[in-house]
Amino acid sequence: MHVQTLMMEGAPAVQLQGPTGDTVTVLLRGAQVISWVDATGVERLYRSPLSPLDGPQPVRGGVPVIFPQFSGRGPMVRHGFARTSLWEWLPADAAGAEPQLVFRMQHAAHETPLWPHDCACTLTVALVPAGLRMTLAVHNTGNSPLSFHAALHTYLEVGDVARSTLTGVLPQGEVLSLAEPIDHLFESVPGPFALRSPATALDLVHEGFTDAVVWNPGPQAVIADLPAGGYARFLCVEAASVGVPVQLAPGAHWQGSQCLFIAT
Ligand SMILES: O=P(O)(O)OC[C@H]1O[C@@H](O)[C@H](O)[C@@H](O)[C@@H]1O
Repeated sequence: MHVQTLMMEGAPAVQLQGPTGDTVTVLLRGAQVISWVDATGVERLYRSPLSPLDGPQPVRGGVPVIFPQFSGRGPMVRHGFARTSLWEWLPADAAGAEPQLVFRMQHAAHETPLWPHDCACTLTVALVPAGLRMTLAVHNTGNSPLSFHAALHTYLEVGDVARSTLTGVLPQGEVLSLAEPIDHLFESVPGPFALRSPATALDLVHEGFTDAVVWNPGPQAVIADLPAGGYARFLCVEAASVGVPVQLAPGAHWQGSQCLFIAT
């Protein structure tokens, strides 16, 4: 087990190596998991080579934390402020059976006039046997109720999205083909989901989150920080609470997690 801080292309990051040699790397900006390399040395997350890690734009790849607003569903900056905020790395158990890293972001009401709430968020990133678990927790530290969307916007490396399938988001075990572009919120889907693609086989399990967003822009979309053909390499399967925003009374806590398990 090994933890180190590092500069990754000019961006401060923390890297954790697990007992089997698997490694996860997290940027302090956004507490964004930017790499998850499994025990055989295979990178499981996609990251665009055209997206700088040192800001100021959101990083396209890994696992951006979406909070407190999903996409353009509200008056705030797209996908909320968490993904571009600086998070603090907290001491945590990096030596147990499930070594982990913990990051915290505190938000004060005056910082965001469009979302004037006090809250504290933590993201816990754990290397579990043949998997990665990410847990987002929100504590309402203010005196008024708050309402938010949250998602873990996971960019999975698939090799060729058109030859990928996802089971578990459609009813009755129907298999979702990813041969066409997709941007869809699947509401109230308990999972698990099975992703099968030329580059990966993953089982995705979520708790606390109610929904899943599946996104791939397809070949026609022009996205400045994505190279030509880049769309084919990834599929976003996002554990999300979007359809019905989470409501938190003063002092209350919420948490949602997403686990990525390597299927054998
Ligand atoms: O370009 P952004 O802000 O990172 O968003 C990427 C995509 O994120 C997805 O979650 C949304 O459903 C898409 O509509 C959006 O295009």
